[in-house]
Amino acid sequence: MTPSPIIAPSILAADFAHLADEVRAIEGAADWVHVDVMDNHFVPNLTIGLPVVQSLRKATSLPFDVHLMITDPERWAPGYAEAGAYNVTFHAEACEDPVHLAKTLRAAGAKAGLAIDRDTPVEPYLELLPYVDTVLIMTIKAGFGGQRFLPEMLDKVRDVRRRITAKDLSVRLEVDGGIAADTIARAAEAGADAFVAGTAVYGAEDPAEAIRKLRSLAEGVS
Ligand SMILES: O=C(CO)[C@H](O)[C@H](O)COP(=O)(O)O
Ligand SMILES: [Fe+2]
Repeated sequence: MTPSPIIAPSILAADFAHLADEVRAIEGAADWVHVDVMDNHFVPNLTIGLPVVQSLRKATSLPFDVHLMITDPERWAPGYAEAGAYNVTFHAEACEDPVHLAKTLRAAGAKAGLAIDRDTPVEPYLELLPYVDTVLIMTIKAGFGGQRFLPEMLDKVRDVRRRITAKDLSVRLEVDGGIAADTIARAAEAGADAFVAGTAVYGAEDPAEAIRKLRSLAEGVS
């Protein structure tokens, strides 16, 4: 039995000139706000960093789910925890000692998340699950919003769910990339219980209504 779904709209698809308003538009409907931090090094794209997160933190009470697509997360991730992020996720591919960084993030008051990109197998990381709070499985190649959902990534979701269940862990299993009305149920069926949606929420005429729809589709599976 998986916990009730978390819907985390990504502000990557929002209007960056009006971020505070865009986040307020989903208050009451969303569970978390997903914040994609990209450094044009780990991924070939550049978005926002710590000063924006610090300012935005004052604009809303929604929990921040920070997704760091950056090299050297050991250097930068603790700052996001200190800025009040609820969950800070770093990439397995970018981190030499994920257990150590997860401990640092927890000591700084945040949940710790481990992200697995499209081309990375999940198997070597299954033994780390007891040390993290969130596992984020990319259902696209990290770097850009608006890409097509890759159903073949769901095998990784199933593998992680199986391990969470077998070890009775309280780890959130998040999917990120191409999550929309026509894909969310498949991800939920595979065992995901947290869903990032950028284009499907901020590309909709009514973002709050789009979130409600996504939630009911995910709930319909559990
Ligand atoms: O991490 C990401 C990209 O690397 C984003 O969170 C993701 O792309 C969400 O956007 P969309 O729902 O449009 O795919
Ligand atoms: Fe993301």
